[in-house]
Amino acid sequence: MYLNTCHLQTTRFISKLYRCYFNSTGAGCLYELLSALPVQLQAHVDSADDRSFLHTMFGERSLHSLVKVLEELQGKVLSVEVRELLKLLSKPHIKSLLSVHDTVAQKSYEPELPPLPDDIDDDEDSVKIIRLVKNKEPLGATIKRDERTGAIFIARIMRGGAADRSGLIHVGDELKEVNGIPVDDKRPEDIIRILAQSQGAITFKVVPGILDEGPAKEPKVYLRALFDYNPEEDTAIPCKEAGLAFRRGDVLQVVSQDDATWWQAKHEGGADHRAGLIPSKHFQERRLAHRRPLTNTLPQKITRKPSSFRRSFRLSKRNKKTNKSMYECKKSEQYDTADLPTYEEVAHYRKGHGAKHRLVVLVGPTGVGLNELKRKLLISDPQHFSVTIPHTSRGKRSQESDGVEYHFISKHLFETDIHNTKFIEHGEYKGNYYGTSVDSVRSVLAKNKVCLLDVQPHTLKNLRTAEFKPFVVFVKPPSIERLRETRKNAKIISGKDDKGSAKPFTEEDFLEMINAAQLMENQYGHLFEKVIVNDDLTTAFSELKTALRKVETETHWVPISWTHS
Ligand SMILES: Nc1ncnc2c1ncn2[C@@H]1O[C@H](COP(=O)(O)OP(=O)(O)OP(=O)(O)O)[C@@H](O)[C@H]1O
Repeated sequence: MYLNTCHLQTTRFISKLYRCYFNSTGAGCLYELLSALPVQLQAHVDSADDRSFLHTMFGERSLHSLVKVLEELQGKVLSVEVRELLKLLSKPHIKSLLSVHDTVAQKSYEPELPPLPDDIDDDEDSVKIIRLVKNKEPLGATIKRDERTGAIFIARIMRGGAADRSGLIHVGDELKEVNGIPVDDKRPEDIIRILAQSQGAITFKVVPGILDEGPAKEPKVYLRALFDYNPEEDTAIPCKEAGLAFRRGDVLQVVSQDDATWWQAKHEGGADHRAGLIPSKHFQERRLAHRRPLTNTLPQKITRKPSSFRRSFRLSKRNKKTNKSMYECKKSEQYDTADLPTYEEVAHYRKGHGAKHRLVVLVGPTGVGLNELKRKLLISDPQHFSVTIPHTSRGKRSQESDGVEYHFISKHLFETDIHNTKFIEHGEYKGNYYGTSVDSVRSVLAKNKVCLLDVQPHTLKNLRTAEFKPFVVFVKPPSIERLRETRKNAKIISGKDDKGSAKPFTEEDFLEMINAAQLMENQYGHLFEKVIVNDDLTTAFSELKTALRKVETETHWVPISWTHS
């Protein structure tokens, strides 16, 4: 009754307003009408509520503004735009459209909720009944059992999951029933089974927890995963379905670190907005430390005598005859165990104008072709690429110049520099020291050139600084069949025979190259930003060149500490 009366009066009012305007019955007519209307309607309205409704409605600022606009227009010469607007508004299809809008706007489209169950215990004053419609998507919540009381609690809500989106279930809520089945005598596994078997609407009875999570903010923490992870194979994860699988090198956005053991994360740039569980850094480190003795049973050394501490030196030499390649690496940590690889926080980086180039570091087993690839890069653009000049303590030969083939320094000074960690790598050959100094890299970068360096993989961790921002390329051998085919005419320089001349590759060299590559990848793979298989040389070279161009021109992820300098 109330609605009908009101609707009728309002309609009459609007039509009077309309007529009043179009008939131009005189200025002030509309305001007059508006203020008189509540009094006129008084007789038809019984309750105080209705009266106050009318006052509010006719006192509406928007209505007054409309009236004001109409008043303004009244009596004035109508502009072309106003005339056009009026013409448009009086068209039948616009009128129909407005009428459809009004009809639709009056309807309620809220879902019709089922009636609450009758059997709610009055004593349970804070019980909440939640009804969720479940499709194939998992619920996105994990539960835990309080060992002392046996109560089942919501342990975590996965960000972006069905439960999170509903906004109805919270961490700390105590679960009492699922679809009318009491859960307090059940194990979490049994409850998960009930949930997994339920399709369509699921009713939960929960006692809201007192924990207040606060507004869900999405922290912007990006991590590069340094290991492969498959929740299906993880016996420790509380719920395998809630886990997020990833590969070494993937960038993950961590959205919650609330739990010390299980973080929530999603793939950066991925289409799935739902977060999954990943082991926290601390937890993964603990697990890795625990497993470490197992990895130590793997062969830790190459069987051949160490020979490969050489390449950056060799290429720097101009004179082929003086080519030394058999420097022995002083350190025995060639295949030491790298730091426990879990995650590394990363940020976007793009080389700015005038900023120094990232140091390009090539890593690979002996004979794989690092030298060949460097040589091709240098030839392709000598103004852009360069290599370091090594230091040596051996005496200068007549055809050599200081600072060209080598920086010649005394044995004593070399030892002092070793002591002061001025070398990236150093070694000894026939009683003389050879080494690549940190300053020699700096001097190439200072000339605004790309410095190409190849090192033993254990050196990488010392080079990973904001100053050098190394771009590490791992050059890998192809299959043994392809090695046999492609290296028919190749010579292994670091495997010189007794007379000092390079010799053809043997079957043993190929096997050793493949094994060494495998070991390097297992232990240092998390430090490689690019992996190139040196099968066909031209293809490998063009892949390398493309990768280097991208590094210079595109935005990519680097450890966050490199972006703070
Ligand atoms: N893709 C390829 N196909 C055929 N031959 C190749 C290829 N890559 C490299 N070689 C040849 O293999 C030999 C060894 O290459 P290179 O000297 O560049 O290896 P390296 O990785 O620098 O090894 P070292 O540990 O001896 O310094 C050279 O004769 C080179 O020309």
